[in-house]
Amino acid sequence: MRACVPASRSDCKGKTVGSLQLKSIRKTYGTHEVLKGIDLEVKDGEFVIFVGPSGCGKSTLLRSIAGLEDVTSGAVVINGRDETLTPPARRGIAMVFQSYALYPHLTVKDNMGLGLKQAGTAKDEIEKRVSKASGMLSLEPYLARRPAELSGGQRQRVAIGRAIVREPELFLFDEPLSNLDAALRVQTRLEIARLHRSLKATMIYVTHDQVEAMTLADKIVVLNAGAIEQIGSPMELYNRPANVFVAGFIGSPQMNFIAAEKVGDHSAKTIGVRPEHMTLSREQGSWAAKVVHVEHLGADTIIYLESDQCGLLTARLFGEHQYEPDEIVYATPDQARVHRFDVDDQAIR
Ligand SMILES: Nc1ncnc2c1ncn2[C@@H]1O[C@H](COP(=O)(O)OP(=O)(O)OP(=O)(O)O)[C@@H](O)[C@H]1O
Repeated sequence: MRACVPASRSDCKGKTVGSLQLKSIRKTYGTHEVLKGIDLEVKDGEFVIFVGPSGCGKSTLLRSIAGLEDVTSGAVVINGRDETLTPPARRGIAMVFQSYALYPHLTVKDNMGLGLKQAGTAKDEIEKRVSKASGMLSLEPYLARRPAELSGGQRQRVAIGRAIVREPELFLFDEPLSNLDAALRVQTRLEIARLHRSLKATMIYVTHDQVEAMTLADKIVVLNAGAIEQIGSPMELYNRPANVFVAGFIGSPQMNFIAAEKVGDHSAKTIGVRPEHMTLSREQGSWAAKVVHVEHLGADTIIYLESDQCGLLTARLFGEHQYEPDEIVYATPDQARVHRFDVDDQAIR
């Protein structure tokens, strides 16, 4: 019996495999160190999302995985192969950009098949893969159209289809939904989730959108100033943030931070309470505060408060609540869900 040697893009059962290891990735532009030694392990089939404030290095990291940026030092290992010096086209990755990057003079069908054609794939194989991907993305009615004749959402589906037909080891997405309007973002987000389930492919995705990160990711990587603050599942990051940065970054509205000594807690520097873990009462409670502003969102009410003891506070109450600006209320945190942080801003467990 012949030993099974995995081909570049498939394991022995013919399934595309896609693990990734980043080893001490550093990237500098001149004297500016944009990535400060990133170590990351992505398993086959995982959906990993990079989040972080603008300029923290998310796109640079994604582009370094793709080979569109040369790293200053460190290694990019795909399926056990060191691909640090491999040109982008030979890394076994496909990238979907915010700007779609479609060829305007080609039809949808030709846009989707172009990469395969350039790689010398047989015509009937291209037909087969384009037909399968267009079926998955409901693009069959548009195959003869050019990009200018499509909506933004349809163009992004073509860009995703172009990635699918290549059967890459890794799918990389750079803010793919940010040019779409709110309703289309939700619809396309659901499609990407469904695709991930059916393809069981490894996907790495950059976004600014917390809802995208929380709903799509198996694993979120929180970046800050070129370094990883925490890696975890969405609920781990929400329930057990490692530090003040992650606690403040994940969750909307943002977690309330209160100087611990102001509320009589001398074993922590800061305490954190998520707005949804606070109750309000007109009669009694932990912290007196004045209502500053009320936002009625339909399902929720967001109430902004000013407290002499705690500073600015935000409460998020389920349903509709009639509080008026300038009235005095009492805010009470759910003690079981209070987060505590030490002098180095690290979570106290
Ligand atoms: N070609 C370049 N030359 C010099 N500096 C660059 C270059 N590309 C990116 N940078 C800098 O590297 C840093 C990280 O940029 P990057 O685009 O990776 O951030 P980001 O987290 O993706 O930001 P955003 O969320 O705003 O897209 C920024 O300070 C940026 O100005």
